[in-house]
Amino acid sequence: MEFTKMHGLGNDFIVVAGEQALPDNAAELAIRLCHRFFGIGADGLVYILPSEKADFRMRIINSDGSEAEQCGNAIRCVAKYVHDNGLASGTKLTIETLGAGVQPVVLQVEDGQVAQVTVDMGRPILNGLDVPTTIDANPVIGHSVEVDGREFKFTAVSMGNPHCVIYVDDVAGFDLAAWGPKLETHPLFPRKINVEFATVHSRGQVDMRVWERGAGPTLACGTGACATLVSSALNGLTDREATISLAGGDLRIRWDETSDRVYMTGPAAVVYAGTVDA
Ligand SMILES: N[C@@H](CCC[C@H](N)C(=O)O)C(=O)O
Repeated sequence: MEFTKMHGLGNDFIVVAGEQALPDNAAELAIRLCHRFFGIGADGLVYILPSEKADFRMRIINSDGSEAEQCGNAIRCVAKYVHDNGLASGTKLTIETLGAGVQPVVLQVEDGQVAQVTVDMGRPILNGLDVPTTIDANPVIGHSVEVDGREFKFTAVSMGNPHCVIYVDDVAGFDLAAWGPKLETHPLFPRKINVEFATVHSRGQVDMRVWERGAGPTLACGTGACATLVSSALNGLTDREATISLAGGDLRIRWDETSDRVYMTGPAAVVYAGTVDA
C-alpha cells in the first residue's frame, strides 16, 4: 500500500489515496500501522476517497481502530495532498466528512505547494444530548464531571465529533495522562469524548492541550481548537476570534457571528512517502 506520512502541527497521519472505499480491514490496519514502535507511527489512518457530494471524501480511523466523524488537522492534510499531487486545481475545494457534512476549504499556495488551509468547519453543536453527553441542556456550560473525587467543570461542544473543554490554571503543568483517559471514557459521554484542557491568557489567545478519544495525547487537535474557541467565547473568556496555541503550534480560529460557522486556519505538511505491506 502506498502512503504519505503527513501532519498538521504534529498531529500525524498515514494518508492513503486511490482506493474507492474504506477497506474492510481499516481498523486492523490503523492499529498496526499507527503503532509508534511496530508500525509507521501516527495518530490516525486517513483515506482520501471519491465523493458524490463533494470534490473528495475523507475517512479517518484513530490509532485505536475506532472511526472518528471528523478531524480538523487531517482535513488540512487532505487538502494539501490533493492540491500538491495535482488531483485538484485552483484554491477552493470541498471535502465530505462522516460527521460534519461537506466542508469548503480555501488553500494558500506558496511556490506551487499548499502552505496554509482555511476550513469552514461548520456550525458547532451545543445541545448536550446531540454532542453527545447525557445532559439535557443547551448549551452544556458549567456542568461538573467527577473523576476519582476531583470535580472538573466543563463545556461540551461537538464539531461533528464530541469535545469537552476544561479550564485549568496552568495547562503546561497539568497531568494530562492522569485525567485524560478517565474523562474520555466517563459515562457522561456515551460515545466517549475528546478532552481539551485550556488556560486563557487574553481575549485573543488560549493555550490548549488535548487528550484525544481513540488516540491519547496528541500534539494538536483542529476540532479541539475549534471547540475551545467556541467554549471560550460562550464563557465570555475570549472574543469570537483567537489563536489557540497547541503543543505543535498555533491555529487561528474564528466563530462567525452572522453565519454561526467556525473557520480554522493552519498549516499542513508532508513528512515522507512510502510503501507498506497492508
Ligand atoms: N486530531 C483531530 C481529531 C481526530 C479524531 C478524534 N480523535 C475523535 O475520535 O473524535 C483533529 O485535528 O480534529
